[in-house]
Amino acid sequence: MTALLEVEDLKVAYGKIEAVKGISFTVDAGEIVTLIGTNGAGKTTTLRTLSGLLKPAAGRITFDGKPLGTVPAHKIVALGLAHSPEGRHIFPRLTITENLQLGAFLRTDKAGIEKDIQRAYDLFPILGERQKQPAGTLSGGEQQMLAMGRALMSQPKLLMLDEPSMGLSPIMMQKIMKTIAELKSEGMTILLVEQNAQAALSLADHGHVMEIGKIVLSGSGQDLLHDESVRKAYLGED
Ligand SMILES: Nc1ncnc2c1ncn2[C@@H]1O[C@H](COP(=O)(O)OP(=O)(O)OP(=O)(O)O)[C@@H](O)[C@H]1O
Repeated sequence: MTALLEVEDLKVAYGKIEAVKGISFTVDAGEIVTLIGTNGAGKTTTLRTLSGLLKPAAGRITFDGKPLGTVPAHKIVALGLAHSPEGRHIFPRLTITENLQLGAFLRTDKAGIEKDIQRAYDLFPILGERQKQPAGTLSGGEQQMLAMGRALMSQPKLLMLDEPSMGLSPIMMQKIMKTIAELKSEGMTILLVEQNAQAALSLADHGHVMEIGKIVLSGSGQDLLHDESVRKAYLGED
């Protein structure tokens, strides 16, 4: 089986600073793959490159059989790759419904869009309860739910989530992680970037540990969760 996403020897630089120094990994349809690692490891840069916001300096990205390297961001969404960015970037003055509609900007099937908005409300009932309110009134965790719901509105084949648990209370974090597991059980493919290694590895089929622009360790989520070096460096164990 060919992978849904294949990243080969990807390098990305900001001017002279090489933030991603030649990484390779794949994501198969239906699996959760996670990138973990400390601040500045290059995880966000990787996702931003996959979604077309940054151009690779070298390497190959193949998504659903097509090369992505120079495809612009809006066309990448159309190909089926959606990105829920770090820091959420919702539109605070627009209502929750309007934020969700924006996620469907490439679609013209009104009935389908309406159905998917209802599905976002089923997935995150709080969004349905407050659908007419400005999104800026939502709590941090609820805004994260909206960002995920909005990314799903493009009907992606691959959903990329950047730090969905950042700044959330433990209860809110559990809710978000539960929803990620639910999406996977419905067949969604997910590339998850997380600082919370415990939560991410518990959910993931495969994980990659990034340090200063490189992948230094790869394995199944469970193997990495029990790896001594990962436990010391990322799970706070002595
Ligand atoms: N716009 C930018 N201009 C210059 N350097 C940048 C820029 N964005 C990120 N970097 C640098 O690139 C490196 C990788 O950053 P990146 O944000 O991808 O890491 P990360 O693993 O996602 O960490 P974090 O969790 O803190 O976002 C860091 O050294 C960072 O300072």
